[in-house]
Amino acid sequence: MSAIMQAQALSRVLAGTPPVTLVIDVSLTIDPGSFVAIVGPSGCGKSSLLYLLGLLDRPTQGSLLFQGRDMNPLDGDERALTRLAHFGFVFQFHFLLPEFTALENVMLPIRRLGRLSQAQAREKAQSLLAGVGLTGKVDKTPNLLSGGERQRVAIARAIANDPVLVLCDEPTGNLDSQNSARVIEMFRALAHDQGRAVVCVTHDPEVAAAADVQISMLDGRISGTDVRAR
Ligand SMILES: Nc1ncnc2c1ncn2[C@@H]1O[C@H](COP(=O)(O)OP(=O)(O)OP(=O)(O)O)[C@@H](O)[C@H]1O
Repeated sequence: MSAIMQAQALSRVLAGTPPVTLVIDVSLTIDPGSFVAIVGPSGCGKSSLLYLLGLLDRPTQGSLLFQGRDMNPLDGDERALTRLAHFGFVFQFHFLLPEFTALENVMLPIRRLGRLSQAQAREKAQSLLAGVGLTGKVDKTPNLLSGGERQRVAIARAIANDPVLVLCDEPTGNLDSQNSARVIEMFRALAHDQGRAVVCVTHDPEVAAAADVQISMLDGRISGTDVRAR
């Protein structure tokens, strides 16, 4: 089984006087089928690390291999295409486009990648929304959906292009316990049943407890890695 992502001595320092160190010397491996939680106190660098892993930011030192390929030499367009084709993102805020229906929101990344026709994209988006229990809500705009429903649309959108890696930042932060449990179950299924890797930055103990691997951070570094039996 080859790793999806390998970070080797990754650091991110913001230039300035004084410089601000966000991430220091982080090495980790993310395997297919694993559900990883990144935990630690506020300000320890969790989101900064997630942005590096998601190619939303560039390291100042170290390397990042995605499916064995060094990501450092890629230009902005190549990084954007890698994100679109291979990664899915779920944030605390859903970032759905308000003027579009749930179905249209899920169709957007599929159409942007350009591998499916409009009709195929529609069919796929319908099936993804059915998979997250929203069959009857596909034509609703986000303002007509509950918080939990919006986050489920965001998850359907995140997996629209069949990403091998799903990166989440506080995905349950705005949800009640019932909706959180549902979202956690979806992430487990994405990892364990579908073989994707799911990486969640979280303060939610339920998300951390559900993960197979818990990576703890402190002051920009990894302070511990806890691997649990499934
Ligand atoms: N652009 C920036 N300029 C200056 N400081 C920054 C910048 N981005 C992040 N930081 C600082 O870097 C540190 C790490 O931030 P980061 O958001 O990664 O932490 P976090 O562990 O995700 O925190 P939280 O759990 O509160 O979301 C924090 O002290 C933050 O204030």
